[in-house]
Amino acid sequence: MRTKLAAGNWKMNGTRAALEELSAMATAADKGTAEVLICPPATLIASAVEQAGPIALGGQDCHDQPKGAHTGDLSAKMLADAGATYVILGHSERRTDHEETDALIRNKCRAAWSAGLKAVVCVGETLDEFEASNTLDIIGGQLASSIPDEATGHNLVVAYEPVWAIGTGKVPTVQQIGEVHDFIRSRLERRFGAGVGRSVRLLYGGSVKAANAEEIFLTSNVDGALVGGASLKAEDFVPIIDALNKSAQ
Ligand SMILES: O=C(CO)COP(=O)(O)O
Repeated sequence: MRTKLAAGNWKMNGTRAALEELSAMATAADKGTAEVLICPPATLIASAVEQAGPIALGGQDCHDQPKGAHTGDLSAKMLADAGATYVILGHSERRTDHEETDALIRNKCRAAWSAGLKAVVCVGETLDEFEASNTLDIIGGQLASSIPDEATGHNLVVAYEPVWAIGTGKVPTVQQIGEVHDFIRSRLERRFGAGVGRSVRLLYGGSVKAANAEEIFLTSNVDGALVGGASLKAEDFVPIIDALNKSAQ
């Protein structure tokens, strides 16, 4: 059985005052079997460790090199040293804002694994690609090129985030979500073998909120969610954690 994962990506939101939200989230995380992960801005990771309790912490990106002259960047080891156990890689906002390529994301993945971090690799199609029915081709290409050969069920999580669903309130139908997650599962099984392919957790991300979480969590091959806006406040994120725990029963 794959452990369910409720992951929150705070993006560029939050100062130290936001850490108060973690206490209520930690109480919810304590109640069920699902793992809870919060990826706050990197500036907050070290100070979040205390309030986080059972909640795992993650970075939102890392450099592909272990150290060096890269002003403003953070290595995977620095994130781990601050208290992170996960890092999000290849988020569509990084792919767009920083022109990150699949090859760079693959190298970042290796860097994360060298530092002992688990990688949450994001894939997803744009609206144009979705409307042209190219979703599976795009996802297949991103999976093949962004994930290194050394993937295991322990070091890799894949998040399917349609770009057009992020922060828009638009969500694919559960049939569409199921189709893409089944496709990702089959590609992982084909490439890494059934053992690894079946043990990697697959998350859906894009406008997940309490109102739609339950049906998304009952969808084929969905092991949890990567949540943006609705992970910032405990009052929004706790019902999502609860829905995931319910789906695991
Ligand atoms: O990008 C996301 C998480 O990484 C999703 O963001 P929203 O939940 O705000 O749509």
